[in-house]
Amino acid sequence: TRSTRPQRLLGAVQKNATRGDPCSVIQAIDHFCRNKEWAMNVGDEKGCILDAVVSEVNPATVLELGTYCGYSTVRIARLLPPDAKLITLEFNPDFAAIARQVIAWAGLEEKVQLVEGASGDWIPRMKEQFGVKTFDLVFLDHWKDRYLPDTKLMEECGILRKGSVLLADNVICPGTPDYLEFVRNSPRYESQYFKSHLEYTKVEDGLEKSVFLG
Ligand SMILES: O=C(NCCNC(=O)c1cc(-c2ccc(F)cc2)cc(O)c1O)c1cc(O)ncn1
Ligand SMILES: [Mg+2]
Repeated sequence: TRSTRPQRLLGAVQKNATRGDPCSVIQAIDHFCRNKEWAMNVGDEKGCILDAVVSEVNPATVLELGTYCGYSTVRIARLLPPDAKLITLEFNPDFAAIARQVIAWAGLEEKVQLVEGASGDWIPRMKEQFGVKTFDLVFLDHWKDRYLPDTKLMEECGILRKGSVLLADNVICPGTPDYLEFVRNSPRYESQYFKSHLEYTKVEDGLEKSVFLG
């Protein structure tokens, strides 16, 4: 049967990127998505904004909601210090299987824990399951109608601390209107919009950075 797009994306990584070189993995995926087949990675333009926020926060613990093929997982993990931990949640087992191989090709398995399942099920179990008290940085890139309920859940479960940074992809396209309204109007968040474009296109999109004030 015909291969899937994530399988073809992985093939492009294995063909064009150097094992153990995260930057070559990022470049191979961006080249594939720009020249062969569009895919819903955060991409190079928004990826540079992501890089800047990761470098500024310099997190010891990162939670990523929505792994897909592992592109943003590799982008984030390559910037983390040696003993930092990135936990990434993916609901779709086919996406997870590809992401594991992309992360391994980049040589970043030590820093990354990929967990398969629904964010709503796993967020309440982060402390007991992975021994993480709070997350310094959360990257939201999963189902757009889950951003708000999962943010409220993270607050309730106490996995955010004063100063935790939430960075949300796709707040314009496909859009997360209820989430945007919440973080921009809640007294418990300091929010900032980084205008950009939908990955590999000229369509407007952007990242919303929201600092939890405790
Ligand atoms: O689709 C699952 N996750 C990806 C969430 N991400 C997105 O949906 C997403 C979509 C777009 C996008 C934008 C314009 C357009 F025309 C089409 C798609 C861009 C992005 O940057 C995303 O991040 C999924 C499936 C499943 O079965 N189980 C759990 N999750
Ligand atoms: Mg996205």
